[in-house]
Amino acid sequence: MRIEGVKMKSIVSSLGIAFRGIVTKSSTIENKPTRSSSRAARKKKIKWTDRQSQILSSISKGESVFITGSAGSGKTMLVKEIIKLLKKIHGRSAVFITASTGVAACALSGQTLHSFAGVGLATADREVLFSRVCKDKEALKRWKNAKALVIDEISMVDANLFDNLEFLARKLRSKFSDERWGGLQLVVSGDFFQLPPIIDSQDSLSMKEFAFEADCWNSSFDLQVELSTVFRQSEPPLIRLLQGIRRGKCDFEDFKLLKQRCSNTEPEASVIRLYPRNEDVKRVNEKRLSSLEGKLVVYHALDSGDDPWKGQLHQGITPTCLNIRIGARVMLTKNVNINRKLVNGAAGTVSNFFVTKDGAVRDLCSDNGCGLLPIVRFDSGREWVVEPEMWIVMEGDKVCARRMQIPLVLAWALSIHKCQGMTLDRLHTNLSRAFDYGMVYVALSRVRSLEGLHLSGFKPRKIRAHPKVLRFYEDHFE
Ligand SMILES: Nc1ncnc2c1ncn2[C@@H]1O[C@H](COP(=O)(O)OP(=O)(O)OP(=O)(O)O)[C@@H](O)[C@H]1O
Repeated sequence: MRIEGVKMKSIVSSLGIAFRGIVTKSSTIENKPTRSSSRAARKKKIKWTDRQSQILSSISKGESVFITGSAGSGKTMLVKEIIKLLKKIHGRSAVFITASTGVAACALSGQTLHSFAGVGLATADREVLFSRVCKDKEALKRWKNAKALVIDEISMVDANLFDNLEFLARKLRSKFSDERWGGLQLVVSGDFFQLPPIIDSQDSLSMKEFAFEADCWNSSFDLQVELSTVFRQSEPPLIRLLQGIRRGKCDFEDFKLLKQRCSNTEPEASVIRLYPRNEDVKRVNEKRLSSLEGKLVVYHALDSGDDPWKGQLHQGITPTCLNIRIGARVMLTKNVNINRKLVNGAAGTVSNFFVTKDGAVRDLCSDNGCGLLPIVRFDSGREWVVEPEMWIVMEGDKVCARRMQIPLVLAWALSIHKCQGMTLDRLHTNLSRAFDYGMVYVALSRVRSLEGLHLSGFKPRKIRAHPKVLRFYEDHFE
C-alpha cells in the first residue's frame, strides 16, 4: 500500500488512529507540483473557443467586457486568463479583482466588491457613500490607482450598487470624470440565470433588482458576450435538460429524464447532498460526524491581517474550525494538485491521520505535542495526505489578510449557495424544496453526468427563471 509517496512500511500505527512519520515541504509526499509544471499542463489543454478568443482580444485593446454564459461554459477559467492579461497591460498594482461573495473572491485571490469599494453596507444615498469613501484613505487610494476592475459572480450584485459604484468611480477619479467608470477598464462576469441578489423587499418585480437594470449597465461595456459551449457536461440529453431548466422550462422529455433520476432509496454516503438552506446542511453533517466512532480531530484556522479584509476569510471559503474523524466525508476547498485531479470540489473519505512534528501543522492542530494531518482516500481511488494551504485576500498587489487551514470541508451535505461554481461527479438533492429563482439550475448544473444525478423528488413549478432575466437575454443575445 502506498499513499502518494508516503511509504507505508515507514508508517507505524500508534494512538489507534495515527501514523508516525515526518511531513515537511521537502518530504517524500509528492503533493506539491512545481508551479511551472501545473501551468504547463493547463496551457497544453486549453484551446480557447472563438468567443473566448474574441473576448481576450477585446481585453487586449483596453475594452470593457461583460462575459456571461451557462454554468460550465468556462467563464471563471477565462477570467483567470484575463486577469493575467490585465496585469501585463496595466501592472499588477493597478488591477483589482473582486467578486460579490467571499468564496468567489478567494477563488480568484481577490477581495469582495464591498471591501474594494469601501462602501460598507452600501444602502445609503450615493453622496453619503462618496463622503464615506473620501474619509477612508485606503479605499480612496484604491479607486484612484485602479486602471482595471474585475467583478465576478455579478448575478448577486444589485442594480443600485452597480450604479452607485459607477458614480463613485467618476466622482473619485476626477481626472476622468467625463468617462464612464472614470476611465476604468471593467471586466464583469456571471450568469443572471443563477442565484439572484438578495434584495430587502417583497416586491422585487416592481423595482430595480439585477445589475443589468442599472442605468449605467449598457454604457459600461464595449462588448457583451454569451459563451455558448458547455464544457462541464458532455452528454447531449443532460446539456439539453440543463439549457431548458436555465430558462425555466421543463418539457415532457425533461420531465421523463428527471423522473428517471428519482428514487426513494437512500443514496450511499459518498454522494454529496445539496440543500437550499444552511441549517439542513449543518444538521446533516453534524449528525453524520457524531455517528462515527473514534477520535475527534479539530483544526483551528490561523488568520492574520486586518479588518475588513480579515472578515472576508470568515465568509465560507474554508471553515474557521474543521472537526473530522476517520470515516468523515470531506471535500477539498482548494486546488491542491491539478494534474492529479485533486481540485476544489474533489470528494473523499478520511482514512487515517498522519503524525508530524511540523510546526505549522502543530499550530493548527496539536495532539500530544505533534500535529495530525488527515489522510483522505479520494473517490478517484487516490490516497493523499492533505497539508495546510494558504488563502490570501489581495488588494491590487498587496496581501491584506491570510488564512492557513487544512483545505477540507465536511461534505455529506453542502448548501446550493456554496456549490455555485463547483463541478461535482455525483450529487443528491430534493428539488421540491428550492425557494429562489435559479436554485434548481445551480444545483443540477454542478454534476458532470446523468449517472451522477440522484433526486429524491422534484416539482416542475420550482424550475423558475426570472422574467426580467429572460427578457434581458432575449434582448441582448438572441
Ligand atoms: N476552452 C476550453 N476548453 C476546454 N475546457 C474548458 C474551456 N473553457 C473552460 N473549460 C473547462 O470547463 C469547465 C467549467 O469551466 P468554468 O468553471 O470556468 O465554468 P463557469 O462558466 O465559470 O461555470 P459556473 O457558472 O458554474 O461557475 C472547467 O473544467 C474548465 O476547465
